[in-house]
Amino acid sequence: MHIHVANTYACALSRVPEPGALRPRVPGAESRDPGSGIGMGSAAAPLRVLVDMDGVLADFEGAVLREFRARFPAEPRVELEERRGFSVREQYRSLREDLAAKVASVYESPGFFLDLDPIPGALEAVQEMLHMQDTEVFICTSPLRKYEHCIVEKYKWVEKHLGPEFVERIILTRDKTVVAADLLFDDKDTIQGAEPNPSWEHILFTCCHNRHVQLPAPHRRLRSWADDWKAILESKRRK
Ligand SMILES: Cc1cn([C@H]2C[C@H](OP(=O)(O)O)[C@@H](CO)O2)c(=O)[nH]c1=O
Ligand SMILES: [Mg+2]
Repeated sequence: MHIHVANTYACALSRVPEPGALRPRVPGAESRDPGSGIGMGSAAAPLRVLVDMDGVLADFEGAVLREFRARFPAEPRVELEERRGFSVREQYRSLREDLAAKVASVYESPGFFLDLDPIPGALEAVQEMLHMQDTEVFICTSPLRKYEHCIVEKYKWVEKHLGPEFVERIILTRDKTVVAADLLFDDKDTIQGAEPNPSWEHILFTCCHNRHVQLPAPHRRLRSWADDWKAILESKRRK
């Protein structure tokens, strides 16, 4: 089935800070050098990296399609190559009004978030980040509005796939703009909230729904975890 949905949303990615601009140094950051173990590391504050969960660590889109097909085999569906726009529900609605509620029932079901498959290379990449010198990594994720199963299952997913030290690193928020960091890897093309000038640079993580989005310069993408995420981290460090 071929579904053509106009790519109507504006690409209003968050402001990219001036080259070389970093968060202000945190008093005492020198003594928090995580890599040295002797409390006398480099002068700059650690690089703080936020990694989104669905679409970046966990394969939300693949699971929606698989479960929708299993539960509603006779209904039309949107194949991953035909996904456009962040909202699954809106694209299914454009196919047929009542399919919006059907697809939402899939991702609101108990077990949906817990059973998501990891995105290839994601677990290895964040484990590597965790152990990198002068680097802090956090998982920054939004709960569904219908949060009953989603929240606890996101915590369980992190514990199962990444371990208890990453559970300590979960930031659960509907507004990522108020979280201070240097980088945010996220598959949502437009991230807005209360803070008009977030401190992070948004790196758009490529996912089926955003691969057709034209990114205006100087916005950057990470095409997958096989892409050079380390170069992006290095580009944000103080020279
Ligand atoms: C409803 C919906 C949610 N999500 C994800 C994004 C959020 O997680 P995250 O912030 O980890 O990407 C979560 C709640 O909206 O579910 C989608 O990716 N697409 C959707 O259509
Ligand atoms: Mg996401």
